[in-house]
Amino acid sequence: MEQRFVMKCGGSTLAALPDEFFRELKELQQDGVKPVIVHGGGPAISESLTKLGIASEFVNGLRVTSDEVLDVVEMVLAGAINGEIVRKIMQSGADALGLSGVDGGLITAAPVENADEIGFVGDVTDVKASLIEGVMAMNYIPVIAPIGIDASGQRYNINADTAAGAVASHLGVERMIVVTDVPGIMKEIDGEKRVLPSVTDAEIEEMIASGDIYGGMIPKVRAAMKCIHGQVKEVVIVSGQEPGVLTRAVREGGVGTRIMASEGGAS
Ligand SMILES: Nc1ncnc2c1ncn2[C@@H]1O[C@H](COP(=O)(O)OP(=O)(O)O)[C@@H](O)[C@H]1O
Ligand SMILES: CC(=O)N[C@@H](CCC(=O)OP(=O)(O)O)C(=O)O
Repeated sequence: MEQRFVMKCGGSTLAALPDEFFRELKELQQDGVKPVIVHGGGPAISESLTKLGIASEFVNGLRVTSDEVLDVVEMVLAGAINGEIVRKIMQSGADALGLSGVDGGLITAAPVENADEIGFVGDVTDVKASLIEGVMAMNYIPVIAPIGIDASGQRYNINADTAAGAVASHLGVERMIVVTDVPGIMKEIDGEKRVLPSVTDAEIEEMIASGDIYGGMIPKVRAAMKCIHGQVKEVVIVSGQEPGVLTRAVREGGVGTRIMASEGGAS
């Protein structure tokens, strides 16, 4: 498989990512692997909103985003979180460059269908792959905050799983790794919660319908299904706390849950 991959780092796990995770990232980069990071930060946004006394709620996993909320989302994602990831990568000895989707018009967005209900939440309409490729060509790991912009200059809050899937599709990478706080997609089998080694899109639909997949896992599997219908061959969901997780996901497989298109191709 090709050396480039997109990695989505979820806010659920960012603060707990061990130093070893960043060491592995550096070692992989030294071996010629080219990661692109898209990050979330949902819990940190909620914490800042609470501190500022701004109410925040979610509709179908997406944050209702007023102008006031959007200011905080951008401040936390493009500011604090992006900077923290870049710093940790630099401390490990690799080079990283932080970007928001607004920078250079990297992520173009349009309002989601139910914008009257949830405000400035965006769907990705385009990604300037050439900008990301330029950063990679300079041997910097691009670290991207999921804020989008439209032609009028309006900013949008984009779910980080959605943004990562769109970046993977537009770059045309073969693999996306989704790093979160659980070791994969889990299902209760014979009274015991187990990690499923792989699932097809048909199985995912069944698990959403049955309630086995819920909450924050839904945007992940939806983004995965959308991109494996394009050039991306597999999406792997893993825990950032599992030792050696990156090397295993990139080199060996057999870690987390692998999502592939159903037999016979995707719709
Ligand atoms: N079938 C499932 N297997 C594992 N986790 C699931 C499943 N369905 C829902 N989840 C939930 O999804 C969460 C991960 O999503 P989220 O909290 O949004 O993480 P992130 O910040 O990494 O995007 C898990 O902690 C778990 O509570
Ligand atoms: C529209 C929307 O819901 N945006 C998310 C963006 C951050 C995110 O997705 O972070 P995680 O990956 O940590 O969940 C939010 O405001 O929380």
